[in-house]
Amino acid sequence: MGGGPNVLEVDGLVVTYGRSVLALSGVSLNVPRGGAVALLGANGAGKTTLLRAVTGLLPLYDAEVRGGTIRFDDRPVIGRDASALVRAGIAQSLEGRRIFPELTVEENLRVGAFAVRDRAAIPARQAELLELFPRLGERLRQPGGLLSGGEQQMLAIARALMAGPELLVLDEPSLGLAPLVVAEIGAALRTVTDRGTAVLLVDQGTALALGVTHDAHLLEHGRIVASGPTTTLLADDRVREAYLGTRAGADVVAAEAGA
Ligand SMILES: Nc1ncnc2c1ncn2[C@@H]1O[C@H](COP(=O)(O)OP(=O)(O)OP(=O)(O)O)[C@@H](O)[C@H]1O
Repeated sequence: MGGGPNVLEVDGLVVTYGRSVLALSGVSLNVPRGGAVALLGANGAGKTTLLRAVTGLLPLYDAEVRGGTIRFDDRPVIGRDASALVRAGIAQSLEGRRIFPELTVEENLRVGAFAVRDRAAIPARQAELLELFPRLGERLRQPGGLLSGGEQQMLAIARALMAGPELLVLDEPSLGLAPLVVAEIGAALRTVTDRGTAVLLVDQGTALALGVTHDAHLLEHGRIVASGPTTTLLADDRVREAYLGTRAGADVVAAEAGA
């Protein structure tokens, strides 16, 4: 493990798709060790692209880094593939709820531990995650495809955590889920950060960003246009307009911040 204050440092990142579509043009941000940071922005702002860059997935999308650096644990990220980055300590749940529907819940969890060198530690880690997500414990022997949408999202997050990461990267974990389920996921993620795992979160809903992260950045057309404490940023008029689009959205933020 490196010794700096940040587990992740992104500096001046430029990314294009198909050599010409500029998706990120000079993005810089840090995630402190054990910290939790949200990336906000409208559709197409570049949030998913940044997460793909951090997790080594750009080549799958015919995208490439044209400038800047990413460092994880004080080591370069660019050029390392996704599984090497999982082994290094970056776990991700990016593609919605892509669990394996025919595999049981337990088998799905074991898949997440593919890169764990200390195999003897896996049962204890699984037990810890089942405490964090008790609903999964009740369904351990059932196929993942039979779980509800919220339970599948919990399984996707738990599977990523089986790798014992230093950084957990999440794309839209609350998408399409009921507020109560989102609250459950938020509580689990707070425990995760309390135990020292850093989180980089993209989410269109405000509840998880407010409940889990301390700092946030607003992306617009591939650039960061505002940064600050999540509560401050989500109370900002410009952010409301860019991110939520409506006055009604601002009222939602106010209600969630006060809750
Ligand atoms: N596979 C791809 N091929 C070409 N262009 C892409 C691809 N994926 C994303 N882009 C482009 O890159 C830019 C940033 O997209 P990205 O998906 O990162 O934004 P986002 O903020 O995550 O938005 P959303 O919430 O809609 O996913 C957009 O202009 C988008 O059209």
